[in-house]
Amino acid sequence: MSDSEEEAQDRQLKVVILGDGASGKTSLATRFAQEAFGKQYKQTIGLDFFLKRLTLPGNLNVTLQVWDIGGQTIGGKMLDKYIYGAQGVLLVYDITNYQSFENLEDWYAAVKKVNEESNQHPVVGLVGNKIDLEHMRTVKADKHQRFCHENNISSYFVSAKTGDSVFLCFQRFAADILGIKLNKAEIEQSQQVVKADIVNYSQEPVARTVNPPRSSMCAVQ
Ligand SMILES: Nc1nc2c(ncn2[C@@H]2O[C@H](COP(=O)(O)OP(=O)(O)OP(=O)(O)O)[C@@H](O)[C@H]2O)c(=O)[nH]1
Repeated sequence: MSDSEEEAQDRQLKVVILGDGASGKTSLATRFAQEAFGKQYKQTIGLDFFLKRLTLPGNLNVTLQVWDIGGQTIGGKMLDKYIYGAQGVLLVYDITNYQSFENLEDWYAAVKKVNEESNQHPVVGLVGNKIDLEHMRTVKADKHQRFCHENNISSYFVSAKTGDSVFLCFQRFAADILGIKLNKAEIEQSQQVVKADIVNYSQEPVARTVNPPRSSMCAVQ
């Protein structure tokens, strides 16, 4: 076989997503792998798998094997086995749920325990999800940044609902694992346009005598 420059390289990476129940792990994986989102909460029992291919600079094809671990597995016997062999671990919390951020200490402790026992060192990232609910945020961004600095891990803010920064998060994370630096153009290309919901106020049961009528027009860029 020739060493043609066009010959693509293939890599497979195991990425494990951990965090409390309802923080949005399944939604994140589904948004990334299937470009879909479901509003209905369906608890993950055990775990789910997703596969997604992406191409990194240098014609590098990467298949991400995403392990979406159910939030109820914390403290269970199987968690160590799920984490074992991961090249990357994403710790996910919900920015509107302070407890989900605090509990990351426990999830991270489980990761460190497996690392010590197996002498492996996966790349770890912190993901603040649900940034579409910024107005309900209870975890300040500087708390998030402090966690990243103290543990020397990478930082992401995403919305699985709107898709905001989701692809970029996985792309940057895969690049991080492989020691590849993305340039500005590559990052910008991965930032999708976020679609906003158009709210039809005319269907809202508002007391017109108290509140002035509101416009149903909305500019979406
Ligand atoms: N507004 C908003 N809701 C979200 C977002 N991501 C997930 N949700 C909602 O949060 C709920 C929980 O999401 P899941 O993805 O099922 O959470 P999970 O972390 O996989 O939960 P477990 O399976 O119990 O571990 C669902 O109702 C989702 O629709 C987001 O970015 N924004």
